[in-house]
Amino acid sequence: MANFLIVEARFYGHLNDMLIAGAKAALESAGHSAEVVTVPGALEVPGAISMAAESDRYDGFVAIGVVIRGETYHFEIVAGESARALMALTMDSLAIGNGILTTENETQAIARADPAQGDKGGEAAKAAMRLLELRDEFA
Ligand SMILES: Nc1c(NC[C@H](O)[C@H](O)[C@H](O)CO)[nH]c(=O)[nH]c1=O
Ligand SMILES: CC(=O)[C@@H](O)COP(=O)(O)O
Repeated sequence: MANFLIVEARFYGHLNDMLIAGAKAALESAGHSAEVVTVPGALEVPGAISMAAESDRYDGFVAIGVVIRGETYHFEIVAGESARALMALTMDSLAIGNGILTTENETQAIARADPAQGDKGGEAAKAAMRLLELRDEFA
């Protein structure tokens, strides 16, 4: 059994609840444990994962959040920089699944957050589990 940390950017609580449900279902059905911590937004998720990784308490990580385009360029920054930073951490051999949705509107987000539809939370958890498997295989 591995211990995973779900780091959620709780910008849209109701959407996160669906994403986290999907992620937890995937992790727990595979026999793993999951803890959840909350940060304000997607830009804080990579930093929180980096800090948590230094503790050696967690085998893998799932990033959860929703970024919905507004009126300004900020969407590109939040969506792009959170993804870029998560990729950089993954390239540093951390087993991370990225379940941060980046959508044009809430309808698109719901369709992807709902475990009975797109289940992107579960998908991100499965990606993290696969990376952890590979890290163990390559060790
Ligand atoms: N607009 C969204 C944000 N923005 C907040 C940033 O992520 C960050 O918390 C702030 O800039 C302070 O550093 N975050 C989301 O997760 N989703 C959004 O739609
Ligand atoms: C993704 C965002 O940062 C967005 O929610 C902010 O909205 P706005 O660009 O209208 O300030």
